[in-house]
Amino acid sequence: MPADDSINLSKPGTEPAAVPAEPAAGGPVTGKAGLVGLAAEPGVAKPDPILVAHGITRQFGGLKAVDVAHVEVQRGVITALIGPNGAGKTTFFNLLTGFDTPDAGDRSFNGKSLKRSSASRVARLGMVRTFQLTKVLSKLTVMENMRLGATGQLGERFWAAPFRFLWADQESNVTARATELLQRFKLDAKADDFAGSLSGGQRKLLEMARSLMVNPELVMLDEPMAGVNPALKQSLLGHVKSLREEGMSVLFVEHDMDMVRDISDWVIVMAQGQVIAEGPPDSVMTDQRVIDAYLGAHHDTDITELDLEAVAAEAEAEILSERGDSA
Ligand SMILES: Nc1ncnc2c1ncn2[C@@H]1O[C@H](COP(=O)(O)OP(=O)(O)OP(=O)(O)O)[C@@H](O)[C@H]1O
Repeated sequence: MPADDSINLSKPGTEPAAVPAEPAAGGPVTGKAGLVGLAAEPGVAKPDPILVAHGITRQFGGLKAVDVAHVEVQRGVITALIGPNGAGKTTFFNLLTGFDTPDAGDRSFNGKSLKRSSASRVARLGMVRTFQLTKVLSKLTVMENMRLGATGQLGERFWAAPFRFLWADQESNVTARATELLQRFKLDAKADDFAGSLSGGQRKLLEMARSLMVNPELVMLDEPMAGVNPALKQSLLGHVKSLREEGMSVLFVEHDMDMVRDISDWVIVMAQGQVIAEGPPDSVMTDQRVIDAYLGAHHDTDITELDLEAVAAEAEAEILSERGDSA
């Protein structure tokens, strides 16, 4: 690794966070074992981080959408990124994967700085994010979507990537990989169908399958359960778990708390652009800061403060008026 490409993104006063390419025997504790006994506090250092973000900010006009002081993602585990609407999760995802540029700060992947890295370079290094099926991608077949995944160029830069002619050489490899993945995700029978004809759950499977075309080390899933019917949820959960079993790291944004509780090894919580809590799912979900953040974002009225007598009187009046015998 070139010397100028490695950075120390650790918090002041702590050990360097950069990850050696090949940990020596007795080196960092990878996977779930490395999370055991960690302090559940924002920015806590992980023993074997695959991804480190430090001092990342992104401002839109007067709004600081992202202001993350320090966060690390442990290798080989499933990490959930949760938070109320508008917390900055998607913006942070875009900043991590090179689809947006931070105003300040840096992130490192496998110890390599991603400063000035394009989304395609980030994907080539092994970090990919899923994309929802846009209108354009819906008009392509399932197999065509898979082939596009091989370029690591999906997203805003998709049409700016005139790489079609380069694919000829690799065509058979790409097709073989796509066919294998479509079989694994049980979408092979749909290979020639338009992606737009797939159900919500099948689209999510396609998004996941497409991201695996580049053999990533870290897969970032954007709301994998959104619009998925209960029958397919279990299948999707199984697929996400199998990524971890194959040694990949998974970071996902999700509003479905059942899924978060079910499959995450670690949860990072954002609110108003900042990481306000992190830890194992059970402890995070009972953390008062997290409850306050969600209540603050979703509810104008605290239900415990309602005047129950007044509500009961109002309900009675409504029932009486419907019966036409209001007093
Ligand atoms: N391109 C943009 N221009 C202006 N404001 C933006 C832009 N992108 C995001 N924002 C604002 O930044 C804040 C964070 O948005 P973001 O979409 O990252 O939140 P989120 O946590 O992903 O929300 P959700 O869970 O609803 O998807 C919001 O207030 C949003 O309106």
